[in-house]
Amino acid sequence: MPDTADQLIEARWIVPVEPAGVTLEQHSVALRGERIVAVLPRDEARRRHPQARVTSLPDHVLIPGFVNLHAHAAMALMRGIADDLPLMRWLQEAIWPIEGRHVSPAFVRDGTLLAAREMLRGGITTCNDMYFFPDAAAEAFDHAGMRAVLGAVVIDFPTPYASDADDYLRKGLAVRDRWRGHPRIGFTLAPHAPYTVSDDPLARVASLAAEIEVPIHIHVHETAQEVAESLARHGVRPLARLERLGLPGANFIGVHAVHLDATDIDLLAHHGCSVAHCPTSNMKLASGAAPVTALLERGVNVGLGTDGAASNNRLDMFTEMRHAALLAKVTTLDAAALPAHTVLRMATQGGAAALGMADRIGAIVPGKLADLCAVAFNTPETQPCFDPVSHLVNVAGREHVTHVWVGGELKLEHGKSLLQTGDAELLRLAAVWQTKFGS
Ligand SMILES: CSC[C@H]1O[C@@H](n2cnc3c(O)ncnc32)[C@H](O)[C@@H]1O
Ligand SMILES: [Zn+2]
Repeated sequence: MPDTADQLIEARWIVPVEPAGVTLEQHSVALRGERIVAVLPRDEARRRHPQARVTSLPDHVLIPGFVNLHAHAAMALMRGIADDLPLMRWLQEAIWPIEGRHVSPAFVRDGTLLAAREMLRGGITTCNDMYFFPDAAAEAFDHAGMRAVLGAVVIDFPTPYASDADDYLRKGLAVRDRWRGHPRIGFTLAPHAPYTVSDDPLARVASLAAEIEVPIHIHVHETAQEVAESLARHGVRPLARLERLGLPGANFIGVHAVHLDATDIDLLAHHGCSVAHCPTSNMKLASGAAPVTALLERGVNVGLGTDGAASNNRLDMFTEMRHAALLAKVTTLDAAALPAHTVLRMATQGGAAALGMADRIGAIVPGKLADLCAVAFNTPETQPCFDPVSHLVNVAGREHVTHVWVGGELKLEHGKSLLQTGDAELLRLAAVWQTKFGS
């Protein structure tokens, strides 16, 4: 039988995200291998699939795994190293000097493993990453059994990873070739930002991305200073300059997109771009608040990202959802702005669509991969529960996540990590790097 299930996950509530706004009660998700084969009433599922292994989640809501649409995973090792600075001082006075001294394949592998553990604990099953030594990051994500999209980074200045734009691109493409065909690892081209990458490499990124059919992942319009400096240096706003160079398109993921005027929003909508909204990072670095409601009204696809742990300082999509909802309400003075279903859609399907992966992940739909997250509402602080989707955004935290599956494989069970690398080893690695930063 083509739809025979080998696994049933039955839950008090299932929020499939697609179709939008639906909450199913006492249903099951039937899996065969890595894929979802059906979503059906619990009793019918047991009748139809008597041989399937059953996971029973009687007080839980089952949702698609979160898609973290923007991260620098390895920066988990720099959590809290430079608080209370605005973006450019944070980068120039603190972060870039530390990266210049310390980033290496070992740093990226260890940091990404620590981040993957944290992300899986909070129900994040896919991470869109941008960092040096993406080969080492891919190894760590693969080891953790997570889905990840690695950026082939480009930046004008030399770092321990590469010497110039040509070198960054050559190395990035070699990493892509090495991981091509891997079931859980994908690639983007990731020029750091308009203010750190000059016209020639940006134009090469545009043509290369079209040629090899990968997304473009770039920080853009993060601060007012970035926009003002672009006007002074190039005579146009950053997005207009990128448009001149051919970057915006349906494969374009603009990260932050805080300082947008009507022409910028038109441009993003016109080209079918996506935005990675990172509300916590934007608040912490005092960058501002992205006009998410206006973007959504114009049909721009928006996903949510944590950014790195040095500007957040958590890799936690529950916090991002809550901050996104509250920030939208306070900036528009409209209590109806960004309701919970919209925020959950951004954190799952929005990210999947931005990455060109909406056919595989981001919703609990037959045919898609079984990347799933179960959240328990059986504690006093989660009771009573009138609406589980409201609870996910306004009440729950990652501590309420009990089970996480990536491609049908359990990665977290009853809140316990199933990672091959144990927590004691991760704590040891974090301590080793912390000591190195001090010297
Ligand atoms: C080229 S690897 C990524 C590069 O980006 C830096 N970074 C981290 N967070 C941000 C941010 O919010 N805006 C701009 N740049 C950021 C990170 O430290 C790496 O150097
Ligand atoms: Zn970033």
